[in-house]
Amino acid sequence: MSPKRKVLFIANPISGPGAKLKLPALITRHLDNQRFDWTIYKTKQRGDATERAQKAVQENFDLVVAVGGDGTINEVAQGLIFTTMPMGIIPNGSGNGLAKHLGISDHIPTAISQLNDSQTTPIDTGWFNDQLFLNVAGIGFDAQVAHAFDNHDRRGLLSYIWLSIREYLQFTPQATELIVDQLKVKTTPFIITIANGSQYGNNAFIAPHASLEDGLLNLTIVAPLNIARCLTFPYKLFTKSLSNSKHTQLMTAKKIVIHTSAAKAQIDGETIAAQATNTVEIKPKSLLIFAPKI
Ligand SMILES: Nc1ncnc2c1ncn2[C@@H]1O[C@H](COP(=O)(O)OP(=O)(O)OP(=O)(O)O)[C@@H](O)[C@H]1O
Repeated sequence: MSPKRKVLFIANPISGPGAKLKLPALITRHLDNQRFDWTIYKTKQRGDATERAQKAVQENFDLVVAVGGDGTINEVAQGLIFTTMPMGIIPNGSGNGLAKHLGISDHIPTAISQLNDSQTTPIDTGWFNDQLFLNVAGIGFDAQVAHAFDNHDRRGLLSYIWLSIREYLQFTPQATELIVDQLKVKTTPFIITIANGSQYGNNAFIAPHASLEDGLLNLTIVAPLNIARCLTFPYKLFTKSLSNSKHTQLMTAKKIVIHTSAAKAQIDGETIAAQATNTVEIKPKSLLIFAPKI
């Protein structure tokens, strides 16, 4: 029999919309204990997950599993990027966009059992002004909603819907110029999203054709919404049909430069400051992911 794989779970104890996770009991029950030896580390503060993941690379673990929302997954990935240590994911956030793209269940016991039958695959990573994103970065309305969400005390899909309506009423589009590889694009958009994965989370497909393995960024530019399009845009987003919208431009590129007066951006759902000039790049196959077959 081959030796057991040593797994470190890095879990954010404050993430997730619901009741606190009973992780040890769930892992004991659903992970194949004949094949995996495991230990759990609970993060103590922001940034902690990156440090713990970096240390795990020096120790004799075979796999690190991030347990939390997209913020925690991003932090664990920062510690593992460009190494040979694969990252598994147990999604416990509000949107779980990357996990959904990878076919990892939102149901935590199922996501743990999926580890028994996963494989290691290299994926691309996105970089927004040298900050790592795995799933989606954006400027415009999505950054405004991410900022409102950061300052909101409730998590979950309903909070997203409520904040989206509230922020829509206050949103002002900003003039923006992009250089998409060599092509210049001028726009005053509702949303500019630069995607590596295909969805924000909750099956909201902002970049319906995005692949994590194609070495390309997927750019989605959504024009400002009038009242009628407030209904058709979410419909197209959730039915993966944004490519049928004449108000939405979809492009791919290796490098995108964004000149904007917007103050905020979001990367993997966390708000950061946008600069006057922002450079977004892709690093092909730079992170090993342990996930169900994609
Ligand atoms: N022990 C901790 N105390 C406070 N904050 C923490 C702790 N551990 C991690 N964090 C921070 O919590 C933030 C939110 O984490 P995460 O995105 O995983 O959960 P979430 O906000 O519930 O998920 P989602 O954004 O999908 O709703 C991250 O920025 C992370 O750095």
